[in-house]
Amino acid sequence: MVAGKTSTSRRLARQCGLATIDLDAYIERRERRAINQIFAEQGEQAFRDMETQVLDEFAHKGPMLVSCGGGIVLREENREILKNNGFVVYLQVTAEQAVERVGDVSTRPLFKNLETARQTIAGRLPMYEDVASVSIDTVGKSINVVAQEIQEILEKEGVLCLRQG
Ligand SMILES: Nc1ncnc2c1ncn2[C@@H]1O[C@H](COP(=O)(O)OP(=O)(O)O)[C@@H](O)[C@H]1O
Ligand SMILES: O=C(O)C1=C[C@@H](OP(=O)(O)O)[C@@H](O)[C@H](O)C1
Ligand SMILES: [Mg+2]
Repeated sequence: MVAGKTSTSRRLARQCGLATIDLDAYIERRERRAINQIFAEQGEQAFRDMETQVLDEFAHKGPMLVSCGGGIVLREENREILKNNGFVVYLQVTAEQAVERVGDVSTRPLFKNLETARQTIAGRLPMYEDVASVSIDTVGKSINVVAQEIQEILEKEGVLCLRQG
């Protein structure tokens, strides 16, 4: 949450000319309601079911940049989909930096305060480490800098090959 996944993938897609999808935005469009509304009306598990379904859908759609919600790693099924189908970039953030960035918390049903952010990050860490092909520390870096760093890694790893000139 608030690591910059949505904004950084948008930037990276633009600078590299990649197809991209943000799973949360896709769910919101499909459901015609906001994530916090889905949580309020049907609960977290209903949202998690939708999340697994759209992850599976896009995992098999050919090469594209998929931006996930931070809770995607909670289900083992999702972790297997990620590991088997993707090159996974884990954007690391501290709770302190997340609180500084967060802005309007009403759109983020699970974001409460510094202490819960700390607990969430610590609790999920082993799951992020399990799925990550590469980890990038985003603290103190702008969206542009993080996007550039990801591009360089993807090129180095042979995941992305951009034509010169
Ligand atoms: N590297 C960054 N530096 C400063 N602000 C950032 C950075 N990445 C994201 N933000 C800001 O933090 C907020 C959350 O970003 P977002 O892309 O929605 O994160 P996520 O999808 O991981 O929850 C947005 O207001 C965004 O502009
Ligand atoms: O961490 C989480 O459990 C969640 C993160 C959100 O996405 P971002 O990580 O893009 O904020 C969104 O999927 C939902 O509110 C649940
Ligand atoms: Mg997001």
